[in-house]
Amino acid sequence: MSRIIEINHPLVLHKLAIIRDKNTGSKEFREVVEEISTLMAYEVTRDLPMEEVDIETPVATAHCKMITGKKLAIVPILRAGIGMVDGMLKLVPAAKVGHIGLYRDESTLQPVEYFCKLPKDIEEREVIVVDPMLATGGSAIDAIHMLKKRGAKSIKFVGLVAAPEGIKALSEKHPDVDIFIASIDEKLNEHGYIVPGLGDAGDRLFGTK
Ligand SMILES: O=P(O)(O)OC[C@H]1O[C@H](OP(=O)(O)OP(=O)(O)O)[C@H](O)[C@@H]1O
Ligand SMILES: O=c1cc[nH]c(=O)[nH]1
Ligand SMILES: [Mg+2]
Repeated sequence: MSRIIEINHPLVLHKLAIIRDKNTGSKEFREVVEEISTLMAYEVTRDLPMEEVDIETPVATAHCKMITGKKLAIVPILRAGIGMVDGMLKLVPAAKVGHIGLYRDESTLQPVEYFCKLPKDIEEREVIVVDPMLATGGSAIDAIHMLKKRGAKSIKFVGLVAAPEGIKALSEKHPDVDIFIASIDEKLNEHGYIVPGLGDAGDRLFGTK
């Protein structure tokens, strides 16, 4: 079964409160989404494999651990996922970046695919799918399905705000995928928006509406 990891660190919660505020404009919204993504990357990379190495300090030999060089790929779900990429890359700058384009049809709430470009060796990479919002879960479920169809084997999902309905649907459809979320909110409303949520993440990031 998926592990559900809610990142309730004070720094994350504080920054999340800033982006929930309807008076926060696009510039600050983008900056703070990037900051939260860096903080979440710290938690998401906690189980990266390590190897023992001996390092010569100016004084003696230190028995150290370093990351084995496991290959990562960050895959944002367009558009809103793009807002999380740079923040993650700050901690894992060598990661490759793939893109999956999906939008949610406003009346059916079903995801519609329009783009997919992934690193060639995606099947060898640890894949981190990023999207600020997990509402019905349809977009994340579809994106992960597209990745698996193209060979990805090890996948994590990272989002900022989720509805319990989305967490349940995603973990049932992809029980092998761990879910990292800054906040699990109350519910979905009748339009499929997360309550209290933060509104439409894509529109708030890019100033469209
Ligand atoms: O869990 P779901 O019910 O599928 O909803 C979540 C999706 O909806 C939003 O994208 P949107 O369709 O607004 O596209 P955008 O990022 O281009 O604005 C959001 O960024 C997720 O991708
Ligand atoms: O609350 C929501 C739900 C889906 N997509 C968003 O951007 N916000
Ligand atoms: Mg949107």
